[in-house]
Amino acid sequence: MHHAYRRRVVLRGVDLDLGAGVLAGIVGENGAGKTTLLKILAGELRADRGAVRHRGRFGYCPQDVVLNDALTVRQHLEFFRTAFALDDLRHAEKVMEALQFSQYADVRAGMLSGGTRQKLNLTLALMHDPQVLLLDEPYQGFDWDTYQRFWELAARLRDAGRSVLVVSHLAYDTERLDELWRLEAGALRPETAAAA
Ligand SMILES: Nc1ncnc2c1ncn2[C@@H]1O[C@H](COP(=O)(O)OP(=O)(O)OP(=O)(O)O)[C@@H](O)[C@H]1O
Repeated sequence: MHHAYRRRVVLRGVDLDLGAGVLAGIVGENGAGKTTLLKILAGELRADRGAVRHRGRFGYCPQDVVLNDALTVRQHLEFFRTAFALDDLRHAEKVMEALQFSQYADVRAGMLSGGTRQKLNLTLALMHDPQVLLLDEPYQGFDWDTYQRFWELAARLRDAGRSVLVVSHLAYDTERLDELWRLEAGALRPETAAAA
C-alpha cells in the first residue's frame, strides 16, 4: 500500500499478511503512519495505490473515541446492536465482563472516565465478534489491571482463531505477540522483542 496526504508521503509500499489465529503488533513513532495504515485496512481511507483483501468481518477500534456523551453505555450497545444486526448483546456483555465495567451500563458516556470511555470504545469494536480485529492504541488510558485484562482478552480471541492487530507507539509486553512489526520511513520491518 502507498499513501500520501498531498506531498506528505506516509506509506511507501507497506505489505502485510495477517493470518487467522495470530496476535500481531505494529509499533512506530508518533506520525509514522500507523493510524493511516489501519484506516486503509478498515476501509475508512482509500490507499493511493495497493489493495486490501480480507475474509470475514472487521472490528475496528479507532484511536479517537467516538461516543455520544448524551447516551448511556447501554444505549450505545443497543445502537450498535441494531447497526450490526445482532440478535442479542451476549458477546458485548462478555467483553464488558472481561474489561470489568458492566456496572456502568446506565451511566451516560459524558460522565465516564477516560479509561472507561476507552473500554466502551473497545467493546463497540468487538461486540459483533469480528474475525479480524484492528485496534488503534486500544489500551490508552487503561490502568495496569485493565491493561493486563486487555491482553488476556486479546490472547483469548487469538486462541479462538481471530486475527488481532494492535497498533501502538509503545511496545511493552512484546512477548505476548506472535508477530511484531515496526512502521518506519513508510515501510514495515520485522522487529525483535528485545529491540522494541
Ligand atoms: N488527514 C490528514 N491530512 C494531512 N496529513 C495527515 C492527515 N492524517 C495524518 N496526516 C499526517 O500523516 C502522518 C501520519 O499520521 P498518522 O496519524 O497515520 O500517524 P501515527 O503513526 O498514527 O501517529 P500517532 O502515534 O501520533 O497516532 C503525520 O505526519 C500526520 O500529520
